[in-house]
Amino acid sequence: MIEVEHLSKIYGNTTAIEDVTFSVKSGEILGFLGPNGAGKTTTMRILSGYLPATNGTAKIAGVEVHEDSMAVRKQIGYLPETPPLYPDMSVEGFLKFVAEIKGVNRSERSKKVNQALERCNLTDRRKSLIRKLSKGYRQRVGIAQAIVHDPPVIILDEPTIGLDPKQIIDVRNLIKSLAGDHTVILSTHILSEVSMTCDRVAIINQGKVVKTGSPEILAKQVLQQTVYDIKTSGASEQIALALNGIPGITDIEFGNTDVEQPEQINLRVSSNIATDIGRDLTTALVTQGLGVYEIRRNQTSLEDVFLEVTATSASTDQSPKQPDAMVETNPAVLDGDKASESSQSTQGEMK
Ligand SMILES: Nc1ncnc2c1ncn2[C@@H]1O[C@H](COP(=O)(O)OP(=O)(O)OP(=O)(O)O)[C@@H](O)[C@H]1O
Repeated sequence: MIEVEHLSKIYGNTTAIEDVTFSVKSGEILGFLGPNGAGKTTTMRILSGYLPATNGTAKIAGVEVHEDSMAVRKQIGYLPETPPLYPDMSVEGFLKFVAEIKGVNRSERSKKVNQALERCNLTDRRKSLIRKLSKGYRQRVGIAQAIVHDPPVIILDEPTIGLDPKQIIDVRNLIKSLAGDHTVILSTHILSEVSMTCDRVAIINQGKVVKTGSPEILAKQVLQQTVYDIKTSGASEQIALALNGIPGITDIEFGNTDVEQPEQINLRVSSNIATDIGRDLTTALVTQGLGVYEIRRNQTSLEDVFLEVTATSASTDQSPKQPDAMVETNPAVLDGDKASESSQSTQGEMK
């Protein structure tokens, strides 16, 4: 549905994006993830027909955006970072106006506006003036104006920026509900947003797409290592003997013993295979007569992938356009939502 090939945009001396290539299948939600200044807005604006590319092509439903940008704009709904709302219009009046501009027939307009109001949970605010709405409601109006003409493609630039946690959940659910009937691209710098909302992710850094794939597959590809934290018992030689022969183990590390539970040995086992060896580890220890008090598999999260690919692309880029960008933006990118997901219990057999 969306095909972007070798897209570049140069503003004066700044290369905002370079050789960006990706595609989005019909009905899919693609997350365009990158730190501030990575080139997300530039790509979204080119795709929406509001900015010409310097090089490369962007096609929506087979039509090259800049060959017929007016036709393409009817095929897409676009939510820019700052939605262009008219504060003195009512929600309904504004949506009718947008529907008219987008070429919705007069006879269809009320129906389409009602559908957009309903989908965005705005029906009870239809008569409210936009200037009297909260930020969350305005964002919903922004999304409603993007979908009012029922376009097959929806492009959302940082759709949850500035919203409170409850509003973020509402907007993410709304976006998820658009999948299937619509093809959606959303740009974000929030890692958890893509894993919660998107089928696929394209990671952009310093103007280049450095990785694409499903959040889970990306995690597996980039860090092909699984780490298990185990609380066991016994002498270190006995433990090493028990684990000897389990395929994939690359490292066994003994940690400090807990003062309160000196009989428990903390162990970290690394494996270079994607399959879960938690059961093998437990069985091997128990078979040797050793206790297994706890076993946890530390899963690779999207944060790990993001840090890995952006660090690699930054270190291999000989002429970084924004040398300080990652230093400044990493803490913001490392949104706390995922921290609790980075480790997950697998099996916990007790002896
Ligand atoms: N009109 C412009 N003129 C000159 N440089 C620009 C212009 N717009 C963007 N840039 C530069 O292009 C690069 C990419 O900017 P862009 O806004 O696309 O990134 P972004 O990923 O959307 O960032 P953010 O999340 O901060 O909005 C940045 O270096 C930016 O300073």
